[in-house]
Amino acid sequence: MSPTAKSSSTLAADRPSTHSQQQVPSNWPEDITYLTDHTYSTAVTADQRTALTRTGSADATWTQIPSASIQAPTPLLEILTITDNNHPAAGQRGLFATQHLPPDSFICLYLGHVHTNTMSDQDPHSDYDLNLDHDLGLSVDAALSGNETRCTNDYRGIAERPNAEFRDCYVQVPCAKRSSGTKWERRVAIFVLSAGKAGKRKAGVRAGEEVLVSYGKGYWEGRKAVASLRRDEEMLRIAQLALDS
Ligand SMILES: C[S@@+](CC[C@H](N)C(=O)[O-])C[C@H]1O[C@@H](n2cnc3c(N)ncnc32)[C@H](O)[C@@H]1O
Repeated sequence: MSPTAKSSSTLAADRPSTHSQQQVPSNWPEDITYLTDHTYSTAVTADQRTALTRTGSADATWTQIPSASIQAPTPLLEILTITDNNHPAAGQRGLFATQHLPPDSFICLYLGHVHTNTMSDQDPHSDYDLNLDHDLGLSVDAALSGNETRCTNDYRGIAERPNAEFRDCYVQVPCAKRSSGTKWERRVAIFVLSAGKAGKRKAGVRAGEEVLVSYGKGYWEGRKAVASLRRDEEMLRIAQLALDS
């Protein structure tokens, strides 16, 4: 963990979307831009941006992430290269908890380039593309720029079940038009799974444990289809392994 990570905390409303001086997490891939907030494709319209926002209220039922909980890099996680040859993503990166993460707790925003789902505005082969809003036709791609969460692996072939999941939430961003000077804007973030009715997941994520989500079966079916098209035997093998596990 980087020693100055804690002091790098900034309010979301004060943050620029990218920062040339930004400290990056250890083991961050050199060819990928580290983001502290989303960037937006020029194809995303002002109406789509507005539809992602809400006015805050004390009794809001939607999840608000306080600015103080958002740190970049986050001290809750570290990116490690997987050296265990039995791990299906051996040689790649994975995301690991540096401390105990309780059930239902916020871990980190999934950041990337927000784009429309039109063919001309997306990379159909990206392994890092996540749906932001299906109805608005917006997704977040972390293939070329993102944060720690782009290293989150799928649980298949690694653990019996995921220990975390993607959830919608809102963060405070600057807004000159509102008297408060801020508004709430939608993000997707990784949260620890809830403990469950029977308390089966009450341990949350233990320190040192890999944070694992479910990408969904569709992701692996898509990978399998791309692998077949490309005649990429290794990609096909990994996708099939994930689907079989
Ligand atoms: C979003 S990336 C995850 C981070 C990736 N390991 C890295 O180093 O950048 C998705 C890719 O990671 C690999 N991956 C993730 N979960 C996996 C799993 N359970 N089994 C095999 N490969 C996995 C696959 O190559 C997949 O296309």
